[in-house]
Amino acid sequence: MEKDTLVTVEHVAKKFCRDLKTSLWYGVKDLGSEFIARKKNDDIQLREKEFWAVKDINFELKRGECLGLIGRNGAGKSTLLKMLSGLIKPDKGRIEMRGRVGALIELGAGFNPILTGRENIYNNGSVLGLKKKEIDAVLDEIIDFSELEAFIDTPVQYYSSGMRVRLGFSVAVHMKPDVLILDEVLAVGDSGFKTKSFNKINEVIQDAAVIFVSHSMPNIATITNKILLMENGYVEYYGDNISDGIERYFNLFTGDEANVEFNQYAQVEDMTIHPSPIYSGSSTSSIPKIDYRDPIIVDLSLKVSDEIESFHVKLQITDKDLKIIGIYDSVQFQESIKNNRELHQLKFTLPESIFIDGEYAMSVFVTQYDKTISKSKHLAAYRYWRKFNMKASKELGLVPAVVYLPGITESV
Ligand SMILES: Nc1ncnc2c1ncn2[C@@H]1O[C@H](COP(=O)(O)OP(=O)(O)OP(=O)(O)O)[C@@H](O)[C@H]1O
Repeated sequence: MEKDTLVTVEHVAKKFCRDLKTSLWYGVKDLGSEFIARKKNDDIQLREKEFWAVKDINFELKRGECLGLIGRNGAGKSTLLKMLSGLIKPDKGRIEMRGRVGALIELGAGFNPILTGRENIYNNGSVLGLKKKEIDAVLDEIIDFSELEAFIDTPVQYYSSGMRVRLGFSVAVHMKPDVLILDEVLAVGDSGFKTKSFNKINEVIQDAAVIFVSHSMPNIATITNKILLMENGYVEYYGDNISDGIERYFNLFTGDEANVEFNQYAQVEDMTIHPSPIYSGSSTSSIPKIDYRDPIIVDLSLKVSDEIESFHVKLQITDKDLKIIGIYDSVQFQESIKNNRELHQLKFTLPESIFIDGEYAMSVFVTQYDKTISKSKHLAAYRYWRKFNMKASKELGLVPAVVYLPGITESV
């Protein structure tokens, strides 16, 4: 193993059985044969009703690197994480980890429910090999970061799931891990905590190797410098070309669209992006090309479930690396759209844009304004994915971080 390589994974595979009864029977048989003679793990074959949940995974991670582990539901990400953190044993291959491994892979995993938050911090610290003195030194920081001062002497069984994640995350990042394993942790908790955690991960990456599982491509694009894309247990892509990895992830969904989030209240039937016909005529390619002087026109057909009285639509433009660079929100320009019809046909016109040359993508969020908290909630949100190319003038300079786009919404 090279000096600063902290994680080496070679030909790792894990099989599961589709049927519980058969799985129990195989379990008993395996125990017996393990007792009599150790089978070489390369010889292991699938038996009836078994399948490879993870197959032939190879990667290496050095200090300072962050691997984004992505893939559709059921691709094998959690199984791989469980093997990396030692919760389950691979059937084939070899995993080598150097140094202290901090992991937050399951809600509340690693906590003893009858012990208090404070006692659990000491417990976890000693499992990670820290001396009492070392834990004393970071205790206040852990409590402070988790924002759980008032509850730190309450048994963890009375914590909400969000509180458990906050404590688990805070423990994992403050115990000076050499390897940090994180499963979708940022998806839980309020947005303030998410931002704080995200910044903390960025800080930890400087001195550790981080493995980060997420379905949020903007998060992946922001912090990772390597991607492992899994599909049906296999590696679909492994490398350091982040935008390529993300692109391949999106391509796993039918064509160029992906419905990924909260689709229970709204359904996008169709979305087309095109330049204004007045200026450019319609585009013949499947990826529309837009001149920077032209308005971007978006036609949207969507259905919103009856229980939603009114809604608004947010269009989010991301660049090739999935960083958000432009947002248009219909609520800034008009009242919420009344949900008084079965199919809404909406037209958005975003005037001349300030994007530089390149490929962009647009996501749609159908959003509801919640008066009780004076905030928009993505409870009716739906993400739809469409690419477009921007042809910009050479004189265009740098694009500001995120622009709030003006525009108009029409019901047609
Ligand atoms: N204990 C188990 N017994 C049998 N099958 C299992 C077991 N655990 C996971 N699987 C199966 O293994 C496959 C991989 O599951 P895994 O949870 O690793 O996917 P994932 O990529 O983490 O998915 P998600 O994004 O939904 O969390 C799935 O088909 C799943 O049903």
